[in-house]
Amino acid sequence: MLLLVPTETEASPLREAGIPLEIVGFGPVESALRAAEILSRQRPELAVLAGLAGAYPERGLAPGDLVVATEEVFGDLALCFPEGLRPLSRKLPQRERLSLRGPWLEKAITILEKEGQEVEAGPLVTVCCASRDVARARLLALRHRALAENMEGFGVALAAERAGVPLLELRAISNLLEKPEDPWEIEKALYALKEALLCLWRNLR
Ligand SMILES: O=C(O)c1cccc(C(=O)CC[C@H]2O[C@@H](n3cnc4c(=O)[nH]cnc43)[C@H](O)[C@@H]2O)c1
Repeated sequence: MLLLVPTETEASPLREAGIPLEIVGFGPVESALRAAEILSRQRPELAVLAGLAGAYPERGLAPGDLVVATEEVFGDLALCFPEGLRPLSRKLPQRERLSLRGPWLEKAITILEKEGQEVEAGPLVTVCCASRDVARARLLALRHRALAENMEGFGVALAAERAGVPLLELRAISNLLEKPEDPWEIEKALYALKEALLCLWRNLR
């Protein structure tokens, strides 16, 4: 198992746990490029992308809750109108959804639940432009039936697919996207993420 995290913020609580870890960088471009390089060089049996996420409204999620991706959707790969995003022409050679379903996902959910760690599985959206407009957050959530958004998942999932490495994506909710002034609860999210990753590291091998 090779752990991929966006930045040092996520990495530092995990270093002492001894889990093999690489920093892929922040945002969809740098993380995709670095993940492609790392995964094609190391070819681990399983890569786990771990980080923070903003929870979409009406999903019943709270800061510190855990989500695993059943798929990743590139939410900004769209036409941007004042009233919201619309899909690009179907004629374009685009891929905006990647499935992350498979035996590793099932195993991880079983392990976490057995250890008493609740986890919600569902689609996650990757954005370049983080939603600070509740209407946009609602639209993305509805359009993609998604639980939460982040800024690295889609590109890392594409890099993993190309390298032939299975990817599990686990995120802890750091903020809600229900009001523009919703606070960030980074410590709470990082603690939940660390506990879940330690549990996977002990059992998912
Ligand atoms: O300062 C800001 O307004 C701000 C806006 C967007 C993202 C950040 C981060 O520090 C992101 C850190 C990290 O966590 C993921 N993340 C967490 N919450 C969200 C979100 O609401 N929308 C998108 N990404 C989010 C993301 O994957 C980053 O790596 C600060």
